[in-house]
Amino acid sequence: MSEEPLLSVRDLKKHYTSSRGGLFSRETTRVRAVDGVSFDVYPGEALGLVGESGCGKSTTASSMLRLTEPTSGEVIFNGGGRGGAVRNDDGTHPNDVTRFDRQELKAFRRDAQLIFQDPTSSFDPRMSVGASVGELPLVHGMKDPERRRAIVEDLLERVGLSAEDYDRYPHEFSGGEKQRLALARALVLNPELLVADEPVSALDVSIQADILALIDDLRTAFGLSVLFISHDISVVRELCDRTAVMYLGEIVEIGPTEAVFENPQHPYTEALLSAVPTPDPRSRGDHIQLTGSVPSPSDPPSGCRFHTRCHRVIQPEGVDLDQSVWRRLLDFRERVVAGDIDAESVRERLRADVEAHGGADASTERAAANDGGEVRTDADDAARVRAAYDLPATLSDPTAERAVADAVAALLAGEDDRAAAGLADAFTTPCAETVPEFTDHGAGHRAACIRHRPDYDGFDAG
Ligand SMILES: Nc1ncnc2c1ncn2[C@@H]1O[C@H](COP(=O)(O)OP(=O)(O)OP(=O)(O)O)[C@@H](O)[C@H]1O
Repeated sequence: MSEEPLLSVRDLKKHYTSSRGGLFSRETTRVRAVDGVSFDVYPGEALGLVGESGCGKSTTASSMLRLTEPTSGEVIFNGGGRGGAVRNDDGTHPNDVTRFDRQELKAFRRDAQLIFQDPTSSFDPRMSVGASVGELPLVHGMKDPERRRAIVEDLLERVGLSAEDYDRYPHEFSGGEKQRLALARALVLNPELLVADEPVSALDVSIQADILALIDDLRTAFGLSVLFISHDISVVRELCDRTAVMYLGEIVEIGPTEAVFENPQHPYTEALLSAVPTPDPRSRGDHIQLTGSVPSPSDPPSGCRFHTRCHRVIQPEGVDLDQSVWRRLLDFRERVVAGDIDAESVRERLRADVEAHGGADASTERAAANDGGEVRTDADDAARVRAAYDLPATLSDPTAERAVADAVAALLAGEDDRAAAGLADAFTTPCAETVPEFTDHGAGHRAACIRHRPDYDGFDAG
């Protein structure tokens, strides 16, 4: 797109500092809620921002609107008659919201409006909804009450309510109607940008589609740009021209919605899409099961942040295992290194397994052996541990096999550190070492996955 964006967000970061051990603790952690996101919103377009809960979508919106102060980055807003501005000699930009003074911020807040998930909390229960919607024009200097009333009544009708609703109170409206009221209030100052943060998530499924259709109609009628935030990728598909996918504080893929949905270039996007139920009988419906838990934004994984859960995580030079086995090995490694799997937990699993299968524990079996009974060997124990942790009985790759066998033996011998060190050494992935850069996939479709680097095999999303 060659036209000037209405909004350009560049390398935006918001890190929260919180104390680890309570109010009086000196130990602090830095939560990298938003960690360097960049995107543009063009005039009249709807851009979707999608990702799991906690990935930083709301923080992106609130930092961008300066409802919370961003840690760093630029937010260039070319609306409000500010278009065509060029950078100052010192490199700063006159339209950078992060540098706006009070007056500029007031004007920006008129031009960029926010609606969010729960409209109830944003209406004063003691005020008629007409007065609530008309409050902003009053604050911005529209003194004539009749004119204000006429504008509000017109807006109420445009959002699917009626002029007579003006004198009613918030409790008289349903959730969907309150979201319509929130839209009326957001639009009363004729903004250029609407940020809609999960606007339908709290609503009954039966009315979600109506509200989405309304946002779409209003976008056209008011010539609005919309930044639409949702954890639900199928809702984004309904409404948005372009889609940005966010994971753990970063955007990992962005592009025209059709391209992102039809030809996802990042494994995380693929996984999100695979979770969407489809009525299409031709669809293979392969659900990608993401392993591992979502890492904390206070201690994000090195390299590609998604590598700890990625089903396409790269195998190092010389290793050629079945991809699902490779994923399981890395999961095992992660858990042993993190101390989640240690000698004690292994013994516990072993005991549970022996009991479940009607066997005796090792000491009784060994006693039985002295009486000429059947003996349970270390090899049996190792096999049980491998099965308990979803590891194959043997691996085709001899080096990998040796590393797993050694680690299991070390765990059985109570040597947790040796197990962890051996696995950490043996199983490495380039994805943990290299921060992926964005690669271009045509028509503004970009993704940050190191599989797209020319020195790695191509990525087949199919
Ligand atoms: N005030 C705060 N102090 C510390 N951490 C915060 C604060 N606000 C948000 N976070 C953390 O920042 C991360 C991003 O939160 P954010 O609400 O932006 O995510 P989200 O994608 O919008 O998720 P959700 O849809 O659940 O709101 C989370 O780990 C959250 O716990």
